[in-house]
Amino acid sequence: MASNGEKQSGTKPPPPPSPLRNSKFFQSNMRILITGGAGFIGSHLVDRLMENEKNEVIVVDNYFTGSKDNLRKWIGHPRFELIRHDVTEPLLIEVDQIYHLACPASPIFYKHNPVKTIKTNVMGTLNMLGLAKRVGARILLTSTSEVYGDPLVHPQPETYWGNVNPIGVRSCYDEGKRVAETLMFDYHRQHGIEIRVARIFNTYGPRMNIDDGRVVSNFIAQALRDEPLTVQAPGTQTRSFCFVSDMLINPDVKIISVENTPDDPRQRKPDITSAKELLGWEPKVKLREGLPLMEEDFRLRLGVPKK
Ligand SMILES: NC(=O)c1ccc[n+]([C@@H]2O[C@H](COP(=O)([O-])OP(=O)(O)OC[C@H]3O[C@@H](n4cnc5c(N)ncnc54)[C@H](O)[C@@H]3O)[C@@H](O)[C@H]2O)c1
Ligand SMILES: O=c1ccn([C@@H]2O[C@H](COP(=O)(O)OP(=O)(O)O[C@H]3OC[C@@H](O)[C@H](O)[C@H]3O)[C@@H](O)[C@H]2O)c(=O)[nH]1
Repeated sequence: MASNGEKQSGTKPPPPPSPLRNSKFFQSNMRILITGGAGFIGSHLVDRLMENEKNEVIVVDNYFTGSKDNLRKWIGHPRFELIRHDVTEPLLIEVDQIYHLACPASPIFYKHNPVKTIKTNVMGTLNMLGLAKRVGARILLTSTSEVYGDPLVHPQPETYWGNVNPIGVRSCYDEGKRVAETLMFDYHRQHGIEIRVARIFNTYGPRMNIDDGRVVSNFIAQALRDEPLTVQAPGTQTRSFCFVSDMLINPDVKIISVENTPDDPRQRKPDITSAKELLGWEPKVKLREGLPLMEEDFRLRLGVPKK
């Protein structure tokens, strides 16, 4: 009888969820997908979500910049699954929430294969939105301060549209993330998908790839390896943290000026008024507290004891 109905209407209704699935909903379990979960931020997010015993966490990652090592404490856990998968390919999986992080974040990595970076941002986000639409999942995109490009407004509020070079060497990431944001909002407007977009600013901490290439990890690793600190010219650029000379690893450390790449934002600082008012969010860990934690983690991994 159902098949007759299908033929007449031409559309096939989705199958009902399995009884087991229904019972899981009843217990308010959440099955959560994290793309890029083997990376720096993703693996910290996994730790956080796994703390709730009602969550099942599924990580998909192609290990371009991430590593299984970041997730070693969860491998084999009954509420955890790890899948090698590239988000530029479609993924069919039943989940309730999606945290879409997959994308290299460090400029040296995202510039390494710019076409792949764009594909990851555009096709990867399309695939994840398609999945969210199909299964009715809420989806969060980790966007970036780089959507503001080299900003002309300081500090940057969410309403600022940015100053981005569309054809430069950073565009694969900046414009890729801008398209990813557009896709998120279009899927929301057109298909009613529940979305979240977080524009993250330069984030540092333990477990960051030692050779990630970003300024905080570079300076800590260089100082621990007794190498000069590479300050990319002109050296007056700002980010939303203080300059790393605050760090007291080796007071005699040498500082050298090295060439920079084009379009490096000169000044960047978020206006967090809305985040404070709407989400009650503001950063708690001061750079002076955070850097020693990262130093400790890098010392352990590089085998450099404290003098
Ligand atoms: N760390 C920051 O300062 C920062 C700032 C702004 C935005 N973000 C965003 O947050 C997210 C995570 O950043 P992170 O610092 O943890 O970077 P990361 O490089 O440590 O993690 C990215 C993860 O995505 C995976 N990945 C990359 N391309 C993939 C693909 N095509 N398919 C599947 N997996 C893929 C990598 O292997 C890695 O595990 C990224 O989307 C990044 O753009 C980070
Ligand atoms: O060894 C280094 C590395 C970097 N730098 C400088 O430090 C500044 C910060 O550069 P980073 O490589 O840490 O990264 P950026 O802040 O430009 O962007 C990065 O972090 C913020 C996120 O929004 C982006 O996802 C990510 O690309 C730049 O001005 C860069 O020129 C150095 O002086 N020396």
